[in-house]
Amino acid sequence: MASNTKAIVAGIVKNIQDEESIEELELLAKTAGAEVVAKVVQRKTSYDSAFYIGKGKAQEIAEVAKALEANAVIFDDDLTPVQIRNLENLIELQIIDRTTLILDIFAQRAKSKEGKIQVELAQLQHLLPRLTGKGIELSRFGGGIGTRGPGETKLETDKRHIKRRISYLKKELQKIKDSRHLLRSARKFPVISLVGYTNAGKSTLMNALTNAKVSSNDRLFDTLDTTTRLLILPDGRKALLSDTVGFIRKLPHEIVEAFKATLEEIKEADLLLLVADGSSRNFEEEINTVFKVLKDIQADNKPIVIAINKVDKINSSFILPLNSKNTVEISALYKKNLDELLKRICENLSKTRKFAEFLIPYDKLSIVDIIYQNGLIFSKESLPEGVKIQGEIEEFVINKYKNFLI
Ligand SMILES: Nc1nc2c(ncn2[C@@H]2O[C@H](COP(=O)(O)OP(=O)(O)OP(=O)(O)O)[C@@H](O)[C@H]2O)c(=O)[nH]1
Ligand SMILES: [Mg+2]
Repeated sequence: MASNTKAIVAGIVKNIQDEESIEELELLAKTAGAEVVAKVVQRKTSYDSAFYIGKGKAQEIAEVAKALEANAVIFDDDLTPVQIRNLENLIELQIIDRTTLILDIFAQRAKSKEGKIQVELAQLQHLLPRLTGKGIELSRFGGGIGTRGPGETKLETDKRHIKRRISYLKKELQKIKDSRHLLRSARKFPVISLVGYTNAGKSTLMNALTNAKVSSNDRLFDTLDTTTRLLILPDGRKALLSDTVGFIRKLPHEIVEAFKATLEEIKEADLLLLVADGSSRNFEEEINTVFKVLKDIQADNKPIVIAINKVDKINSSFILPLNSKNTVEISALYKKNLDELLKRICENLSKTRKFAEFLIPYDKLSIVDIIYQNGLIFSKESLPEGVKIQGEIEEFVINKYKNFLI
């Protein structure tokens, strides 16, 4: 559908990062299916409260749009309801902001029930405060970016209906979350979460390490739903490796809010495997974005291993700005240096082991197996009340069975 969208991308440039951000916006627009016919930037130190860009610049966009027969203008930041109304009146085309565009891509990608609910919730929460009194007549645009809901549904634009729908979707998400919580508490192995900027190579690495056969593609936000696979580490330990949605700069709070359940999994991981595209011109900005998001979701205090990916594309004279003992240069695509990466994962994951002493009753003997699988056992003794085990045990197992600690 959006193949009929001819878009102009526009934004304000205050510094080099903004320039990169607008380039990325262009890529996002293409990813959503639009044809980008022009790029308009304004060098300015502040945003205009009425038009976001200056009014003169907005007029210029209107003229360019007419000449190039564009039918939408996509802005690099989120717009206030006032800015949207003013821009719509002046330019007389569909006005799309950065979050609407990202969510449109998400809407096309969402496959799981949870993914679809999360996307629709984020879309509605973004749309609601931006509906003008008359309601945005989305239909006049004949579909296209910002009008798609997940699973081919059309976004509803009636305020009352939207509010009802939002509370319904929140309840549905809660239900899924509750059932997953049960699942998670039943897990036997430590969890490693792949995190990173979109298109860094997380899914490719997941496939290389586990034969997961998840989709990997050279496009932004290819992965939306979380996939988890068993990973066998070189020391024989087992862990669960989990691939999830990528991050992007200016990640809007509606998305963070709606994807809380997904992001919470990252928060509960035992180790983060951060994948960064070492061949990206924006390497530093991207890695900073990832750290910022991790901080926002309070997942920045975990053991972390950083995989600098796509080294096959890097000129060998290039010196990476990151160098620490937790950093490994790899190529997920050509399976280069993955042994070293796994070794690092092992070292850092074992930091989560602590000394513990359990007394497991005889009717709960399956727990003894789980403890064996997740620790280094020093002694095991059969007592009248149960089996006494001592050892260096994974922290998540200790927390899970703390009722049986001595
Ligand atoms: N040259 C090279 N390309 C790679 C490497 N790893 C991944 N790629 C390519 O990078 C692109 C993105 O890879 P994905 O694995 O889909 O990236 P992702 O991080 O899962 O991306 P999203 O799910 O969109 O957030 C694909 O075209 C991969 O083939 C690598 O080591 N070297
Ligand atoms: Mg992916």
